[in-house]
Amino acid sequence: MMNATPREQLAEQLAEAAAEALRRDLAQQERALLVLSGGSTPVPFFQALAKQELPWERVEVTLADERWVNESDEASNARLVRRHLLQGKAAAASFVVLTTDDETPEQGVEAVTQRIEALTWPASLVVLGMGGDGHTASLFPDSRELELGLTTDAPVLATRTPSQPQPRITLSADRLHQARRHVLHITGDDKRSVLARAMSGDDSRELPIRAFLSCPLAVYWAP
Ligand SMILES: O=C(O)[C@H](O)[C@@H](O)[C@H](O)[C@H](O)COP(=O)(O)O
Repeated sequence: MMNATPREQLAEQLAEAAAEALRRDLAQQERALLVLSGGSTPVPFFQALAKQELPWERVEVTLADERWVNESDEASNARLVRRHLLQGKAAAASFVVLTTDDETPEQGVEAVTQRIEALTWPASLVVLGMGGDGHTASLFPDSRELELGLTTDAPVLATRTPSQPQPRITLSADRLHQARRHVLHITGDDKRSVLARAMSGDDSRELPIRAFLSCPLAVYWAP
C-alpha cells in the first residue's frame, strides 16, 4: 500500500494474518469461525479483510459483543461488520448477530446462546479490541456483571455498565478463550500505556484485558 499510514499498514497485516488463519483451518475442516470486535479501530481491518481471497461461503463470522440496539443504529457493531466487511465476495460469509427482537439482552440471551453454540468452535481467530479503561468485548471494569463474565462457562451474557449508554451482550471470557488464535488490535499511545499497565499486573477485575494475557496473544498496535 503506497503511502499507507501505520494504522492502514497494520490493518493490512492483520487482514493477511486473519485470512491465513482461516485458510489453514479450512484446509482441515469444512467451516471456520472468526470472532470480531466492534468499535472504531477495526474498520480498516474489516475493509482489508473483505478483499482477501477466501472460500467465504465456508466462513462463519460473529461478534465478541454488541450494543443492544437495532442494526439501523450507528452504534450497532453488526451494522459496522455488514458495511465494512460483508461486502463483495465476503458477503457470502455466514454472519451470526448477537441481538434479537427482544426489548432487553436479558430476554434475548438464551436465543443468542443457542446461535453461538451452533458455530464452529474452537474459533480460528478471536480479534479483541480494548478501551481506555482496559475493557475488552463488553467486559467492563465498572460492569456489575464483570465477575460473572470472567468466571462463567456460559457462552453469552447480558451486561449493564454505568459508563456505557446502551445495555450490552457479550461472549464470556471462557467462550472467547475457545479459539486457536487471539489477537489484540489497538492503536494510539493511550492504549499502548493501558496495555503496558495491564501487562504489569494480574487483576482482571481492574483491567479485564488481563484475562487474555494468559494465552498466546498477538498484539497488533500502531501509533
Ligand atoms: O462494542 C465495542 O465497543 C467493542 O467490542 C469494544 O470492546 C471495543 O473493542 C473497544 O471499546 C474499543 O473500541 P474503539 O476501537 O472504538 O476504541
